[in-house]
Amino acid sequence: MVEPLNIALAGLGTVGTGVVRLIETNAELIARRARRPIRIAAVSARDRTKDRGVDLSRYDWEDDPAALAARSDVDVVVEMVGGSDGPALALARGAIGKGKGLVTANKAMIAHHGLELASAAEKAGVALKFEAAVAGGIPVIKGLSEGAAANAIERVYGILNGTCNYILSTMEDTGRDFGDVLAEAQRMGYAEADPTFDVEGIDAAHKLSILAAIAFGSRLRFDAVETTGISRVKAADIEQARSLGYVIRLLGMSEIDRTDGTARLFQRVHPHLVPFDHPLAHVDGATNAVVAEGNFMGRLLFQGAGAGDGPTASAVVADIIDIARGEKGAAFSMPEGELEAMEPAETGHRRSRSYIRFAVPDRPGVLAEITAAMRDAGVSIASMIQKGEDAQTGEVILAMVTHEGPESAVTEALRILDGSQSLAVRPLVMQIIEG
Ligand SMILES: NC(=O)C1=CN([C@@H]2O[C@H](COP(=O)(O)OP(=O)(O)OC[C@H]3O[C@@H](n4cnc5c(N)ncnc54)[C@H](O)[C@@H]3O)[C@@H](O)[C@H]2O)C=CC1
Ligand SMILES: N[C@@H](CC=O)C(=O)O
Ligand code: NA
Repeated sequence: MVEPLNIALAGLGTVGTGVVRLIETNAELIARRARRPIRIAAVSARDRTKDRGVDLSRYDWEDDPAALAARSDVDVVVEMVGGSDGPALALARGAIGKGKGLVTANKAMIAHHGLELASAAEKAGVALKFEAAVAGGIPVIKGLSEGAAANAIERVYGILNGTCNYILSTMEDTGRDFGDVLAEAQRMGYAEADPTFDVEGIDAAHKLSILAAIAFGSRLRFDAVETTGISRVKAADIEQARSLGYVIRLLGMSEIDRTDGTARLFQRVHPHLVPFDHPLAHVDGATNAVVAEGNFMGRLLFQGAGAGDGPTASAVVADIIDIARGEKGAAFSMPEGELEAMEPAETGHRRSRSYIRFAVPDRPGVLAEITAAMRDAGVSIASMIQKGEDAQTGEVILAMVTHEGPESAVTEALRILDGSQSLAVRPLVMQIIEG
């Protein structure tokens, strides 16, 4: 008789109930693939009485998630509570400290404490796995750390937040309002408990920092991700972008910058203009897509559901199956102590074409002032669109696309314009990704 792998589940929300449902539905198939049954020994969440649409009566209940780590009948703790610190971190440290494997969907915790947890797991000789934490159901961590293991990865980028992608692509298709679409994404279970993590790009930054560490073998640096979200993107930007041949997508982008001869880590989350014929332009809804470029494999594109109960549960259970098979692996694809410390890259020298949107009062001289600032900063304008007056604010939306040039020149032009009476609101800059 093969011994089951005994697991404990902390957190029974979107992801946790998805995991219960998946383990129950595919129990037989999972046992064959894992070469032993997976048995849920105990569960924990905030509210025992809540109807979650799954029968939890056959599992032991713990009010305090930390108690799961102390149970002698548990081999692996699965953390699906969320939050970078608090009960999730206490549970993760407790589980590893007690010699149990840890599976987590929690990118915030891994982005902040992943190195500490990886080191503790190595010392304890247990597995630490977090496939669900990056791009939900897409096996991108496995893809990079196993499938692409032989390559020097040069660049990794993509759509890493399902909520933002759902908002942008729905606004694009329907013209609906930002707040209204965000509420819908929350109802569908895509958004974080605090949706500002989604819309301000923080969630994508968590994921990007994890991906970069795995892709480049660099020490994880969440603090060094330049982060801008989508809260300032207006329906008018989506319209202007469309008329210029682009869609707007929130992209995370990371590469090794060797401009000054030293390897430095470039990490940025920012809304971008993506040309219609680029593969990322067709990634809609809560779908994520990650592109990785390696020196022998070329370009790989991973695409699939980045959020939601089923896909995220699929990634969590895949990690559990790995552990049941005895595969420990290294959390960041190599031992924590061997990850290379890299300083953040300077970004001003990066060359790109930019979209710049101004909201300006409709009066003479405004355009001249803006173009003079561009000229003085050395920014060359490729095209410009002026949209009629906004009925509510009386402002005119002026959108420009620049020729390729250093990002520092655009920053300088906006510095010259800073405080000008001609600018009703701070201009919005988005880089254009090339095909
Ligand atoms: N929803 C999604 O599509 C995805 C979520 N994730 C991550 O998975 C984790 C869980 O996310 P969701 O299931 O969406 O969250 P949720 O809010 O639906 O569920 C959280 C669960 O944790 C429990 N919980 C929260 N605070 C607690 C506390 N102090 N003590 C005990 N239990 C507590 C709640 O009762 C609830 O059962 C988060 O780290 C999230 O970032 C990762 C990928 C996708
Ligand atoms: N809130 C996240 C959930 C998955 O990681 C998202 O919207 O992508
Ligand atoms: Na994943």
